[in-house]
Amino acid sequence: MSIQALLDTIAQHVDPLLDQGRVASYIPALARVEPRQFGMAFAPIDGPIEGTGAWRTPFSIQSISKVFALALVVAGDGERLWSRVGREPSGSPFNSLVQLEHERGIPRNPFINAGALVVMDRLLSLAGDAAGAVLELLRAESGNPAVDMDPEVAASEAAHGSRNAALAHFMASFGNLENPVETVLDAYFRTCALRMTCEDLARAGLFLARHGLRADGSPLLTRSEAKRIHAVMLTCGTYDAAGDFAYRVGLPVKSGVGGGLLAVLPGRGVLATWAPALDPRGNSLAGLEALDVFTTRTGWSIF
Ligand SMILES: NC(=O)CC[C@H](N)C(=O)O
Repeated sequence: MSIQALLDTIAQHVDPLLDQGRVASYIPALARVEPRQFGMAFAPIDGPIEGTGAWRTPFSIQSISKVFALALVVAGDGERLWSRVGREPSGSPFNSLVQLEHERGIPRNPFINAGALVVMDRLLSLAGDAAGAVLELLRAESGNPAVDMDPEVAASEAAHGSRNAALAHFMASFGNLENPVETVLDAYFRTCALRMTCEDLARAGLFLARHGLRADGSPLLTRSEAKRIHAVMLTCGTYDAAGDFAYRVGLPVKSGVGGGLLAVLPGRGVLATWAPALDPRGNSLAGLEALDVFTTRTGWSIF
């Protein structure tokens, strides 16, 4: 079966799941998204991208942006980040506060919100405009200069951001932020508010599948740094569901509460899915099923 036919089959297969789960409701701009939508794209490292369904519809990428921010900090700083952020799965929800107190302000990994705040903090020190640096990377790698932030989502994130503000203040109290809390939160909220399509996202992730090489052939990451980011995605990219994703999909994946998933097939390509209804752990329900079917049918997993 061709990849295009497989993608179309998957879109039909997941259709009944689109009524299950719930769209994120913590901000109005996400709460009003129509749940019956599904898109999926596959970008191979050496051929044309293919997609199905709503693969060209922009959505809020939310925490998927955390992979790109992490890549920029690893590119700039190498191993230094790991004295301020762990790299173990958290086994708790993405916005949990409790672990932080036990672990004295050192977040368990860079993909839970606390860890991503530390990554943004470091990117502010390295790049000045951290959200702008992530946006620039996404535009360059996707080849789409129209990729942008949704100002309504950014404002809503800030207006409903008490939990993230609590995480940031708590870490600041342990001396784990270099920049003012408000500056870090602003960069974090704007990065969560990036809007992209499955097509943009799959292309933008290709530097990971190319073991660190950017679209123009220049290195962003070394091969070993790319491997390490894949490892952190596999173990932490979907929060307390990382075990289930590894079991069912067998690829490094990063999720966002906008319903997107980015999955890397190292050396082969990138899959992006979007289905806004989430399971109770905040990951796209139909997206997980779609990735499961794709890797099961093709046999393309890292295992
Ligand atoms: N998992 C996510 O996508 C969470 C992002 C969301 N904006 C938050 O900070 O809570």
